[in-house]
Amino acid sequence: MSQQAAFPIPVSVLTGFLGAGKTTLLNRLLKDPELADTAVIINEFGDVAIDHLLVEKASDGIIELSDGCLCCTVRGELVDTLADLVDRLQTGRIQRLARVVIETTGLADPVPVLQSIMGHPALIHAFRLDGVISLVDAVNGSMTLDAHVEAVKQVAVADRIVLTKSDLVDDADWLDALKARLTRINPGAEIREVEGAAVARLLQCGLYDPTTKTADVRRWLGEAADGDHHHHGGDDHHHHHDHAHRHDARVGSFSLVHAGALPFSTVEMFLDLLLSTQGDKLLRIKGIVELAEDPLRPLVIHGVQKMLHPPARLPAWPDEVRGTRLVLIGIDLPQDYVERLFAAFVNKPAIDTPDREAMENNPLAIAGR
Ligand SMILES: Nc1nc2c(ncn2[C@@H]2O[C@H](COP(=O)(O)OP(=O)(O)OP(=O)(O)O)[C@@H](O)[C@H]2O)c(=O)[nH]1
Repeated sequence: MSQQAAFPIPVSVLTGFLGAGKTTLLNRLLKDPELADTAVIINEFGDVAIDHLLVEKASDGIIELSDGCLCCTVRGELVDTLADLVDRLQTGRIQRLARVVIETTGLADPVPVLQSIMGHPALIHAFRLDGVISLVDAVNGSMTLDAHVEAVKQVAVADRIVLTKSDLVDDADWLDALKARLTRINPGAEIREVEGAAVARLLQCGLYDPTTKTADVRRWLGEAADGDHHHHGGDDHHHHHDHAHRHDARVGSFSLVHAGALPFSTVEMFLDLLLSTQGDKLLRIKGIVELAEDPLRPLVIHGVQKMLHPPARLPAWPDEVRGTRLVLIGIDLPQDYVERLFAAFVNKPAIDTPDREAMENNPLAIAGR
């Protein structure tokens, strides 16, 4: 067993539509000494031109590069590849693995990829989803968003949006309009330009800041850019009457906030009901909870559709703000229903909350249904 195997290993998911510049970025990534001990998994179908990345080809599908990076192309199950990486670490065939970067195929809906990382029992303790980075082509991005709802989803689930090819755009208004549109789709994600940015920095967009080893909750929840998520996307956009942007209007983000501590059972029941009734429409949920049982160590909530990461705890509050803040990103997610559901749970003392079994067995008992 390698002493360097610090589980859970952070996983970054790199998405972006066809030609957005994913391979170009991966090429830079594999040359960056800061990103040694990174495994790159290219989750593509068909032929992928990664040969130019490769230094040394191994017989078993995973290619070990001279600087310690690993590279492989997955045509089958992504989870098998991830499980294989764990196995290699545990048997000492890989000495170190600091990070995994998964490039998703350009046409794909990234949500199933995220789910397969979070939802697989064998992987759940070995890996944690660190961040989703979505590349958007500054030249074609707007047209791609009009044409493909998958591209809108890729933007919506991102922790960070990286603009590529802005060097090819002279028109500052064009760039500003694209940025404004991306912000409407996903107000919480920071937008950066790929040009001139250090690749390692571009990847670092999860909860934990690897340099300080502390949690950057504000950035993670998108509060640095905009503290108020109410009514972004969705309704905001309706009055534009822009049919070309019809996909954008389905995607929206909002926050649920509660001051004061909540019993764990309340949080659990709320999340159970939220995921069972709205899981398909919930692209991501991220948040932090003040627990009545242990108010000094905030609970971290992180989920994709019906899947939640195993609950993690922070050792302390990162700043003076306490209470519960959940950020939800959804597609056709009924904000009003979710807000009422949340209110129904948090505004009652735990003792009064209905018996969970009774609520699950009786859909009529669910507020707003
Ligand atoms: N000028 C410019 N060209 C770029 C930039 N990023 C990528 N390109 C070019 O855009 C083309 C597509 O880039 P790739 O990196 O292959 O894109 P991809 O997202 O991997 O594409 P698929 O694998 O087809 O999904 C290539 O010709 C790149 O050289 C950029 O920031 N500026």
